[in-house]
Amino acid sequence: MSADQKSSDAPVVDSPVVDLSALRVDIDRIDQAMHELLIERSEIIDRLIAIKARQGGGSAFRPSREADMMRRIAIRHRGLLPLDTVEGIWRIIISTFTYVQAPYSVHVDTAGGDAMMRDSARFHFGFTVPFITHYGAVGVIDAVRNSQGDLGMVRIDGGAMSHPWWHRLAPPDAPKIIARLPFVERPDHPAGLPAFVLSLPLAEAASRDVVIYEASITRWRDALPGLIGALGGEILGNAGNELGLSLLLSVPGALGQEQLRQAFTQAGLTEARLSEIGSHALRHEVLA
Ligand SMILES: O=C(O)C(=O)C[C@]1(C(=O)O)C=C[C@@H](O)C=C1
Repeated sequence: MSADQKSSDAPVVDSPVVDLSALRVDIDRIDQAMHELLIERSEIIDRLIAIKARQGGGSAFRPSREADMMRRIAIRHRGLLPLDTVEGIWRIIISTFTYVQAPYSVHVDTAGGDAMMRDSARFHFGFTVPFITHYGAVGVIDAVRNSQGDLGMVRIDGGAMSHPWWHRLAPPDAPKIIARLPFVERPDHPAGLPAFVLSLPLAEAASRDVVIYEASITRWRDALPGLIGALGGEILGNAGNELGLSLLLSVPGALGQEQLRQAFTQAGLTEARLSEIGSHALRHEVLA
């Protein structure tokens, strides 16, 4: 092979004859194609609106589908662009296309601090979707309950403001937990504060990979975290109520309520009152 042949076989990016303006032509071509694809996506959403209207309309939010899409994006991503950016772009695409189907607002509990909740709401729902703050989870739940399809966001760790807000989700027609944020978890997530998304009960139910319960018990038992943990579950919250204590529990969806009840019986709590208050997709974790 001659020296000439070698240089003509080299990748184009290494060739000294390719200048910046040629690369910019490529960037413009790609930007235009991406924009055209977004326009094409909006035409498909138009058709989707018509089909959903025939099925009865209501909230356009499909949390199980969204969690699945976000998981697939994280798995297939490669290259120079940080996953944070790709995830943020798609969150804005999906949540804004949800908004154009049926406008909604996001009600956010900022009692534990505004900055991290605002970052998470903007990251996951963008700037087109109205952002409404409330001082406490109760205000968020009531706003969602009185809305026509708004979403709520409450932090999972209520911190010092802890109050058994989750009890308000127990009545069958009350709002329910439909997703856990962030969809793609990782230690250095730019908007990674663990939060639940709430909505009125949806026509197309949320994924039931993980089911969330309120458990009302008369008193704390030290064996509980171990017994719930052995079932693959977790106690996420714990606050006083009129019976004694109200726990916020996350357990695998495959677990029957009877198995969960047995864990309480084993801990010496035979009268635990369990109410299902929502569910969400399997958590997806990306290692840093
Ligand atoms: O798949 C749907 O049902 C849609 O409405 C589309 C779409 C999207 O933009 O991809 C928007 C909202 C849903 O929450 C899920 C996905």
